[in-house]
Amino acid sequence: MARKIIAGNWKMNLNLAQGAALVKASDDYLNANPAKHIDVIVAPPAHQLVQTVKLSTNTKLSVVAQNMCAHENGAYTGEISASMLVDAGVELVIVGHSERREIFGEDDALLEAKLHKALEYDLYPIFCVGESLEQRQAGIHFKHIEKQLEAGLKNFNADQIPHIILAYEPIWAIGTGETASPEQAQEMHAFIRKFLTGKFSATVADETSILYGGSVKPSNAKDLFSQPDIDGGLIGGASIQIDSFLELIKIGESILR
Ligand SMILES: O=C(CO)COP(=O)(O)O
Repeated sequence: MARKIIAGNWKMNLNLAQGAALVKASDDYLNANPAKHIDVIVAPPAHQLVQTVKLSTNTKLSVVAQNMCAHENGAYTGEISASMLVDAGVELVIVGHSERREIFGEDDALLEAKLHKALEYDLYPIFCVGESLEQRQAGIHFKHIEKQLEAGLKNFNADQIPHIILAYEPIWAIGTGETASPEQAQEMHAFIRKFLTGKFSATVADETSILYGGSVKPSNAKDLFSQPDIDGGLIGGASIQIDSFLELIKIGESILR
């Protein structure tokens, strides 16, 4: 059975005080309302990683980095390595977010290298895939997702795959207020699970978490999280406000199984 997850990607938002308030509120909430069914994870900007790890006392609350260098160490100004993330107490890392792919030009080969580096250091990657609006309108969205998955996962063996959390984030639904309908999201999640079954096994497909991301908010989370192949959410905008993030944790805990 795949882990069920509510993940907040803060992107380049929140200062130290705002980040501390948000993680403290999440931690207090989980201490007062122990989660039985879900794990909660937050992805602060790099300068807040250490503080966020220290403030996360609840065992169900983990910290995820937003990015990581594929190289071991050395002359890579501005980068942070897998061993540095481990050193900071971070447990997971986002790899292949569409903003990294599009704005920073990260390609399939680089992302594959990052995935391997993360696993080498026992970091759980959250590997993001997603199609553009043009690709969806052209009817090539399934092909595109398959291509991204194939490129990232082709050199892993079946035992490793459940350590990789997948996130389907259609680019047209990110930060636009336009969410994929529960049916559209479910259709793609089922496709991804079928891909995992075909390439690895039914057990691997069953054990691998597939999160949905793209304008998830309290008002649509219930319908999305009720879909059989959606194991939780990777949430941007609604994760940086205390009230809505706590509400999303509450909805996730009540629905995700
Ligand atoms: O990119 C996302 C999470 O990684 C989704 O962002 P929004 O929830 O703001 O659409």
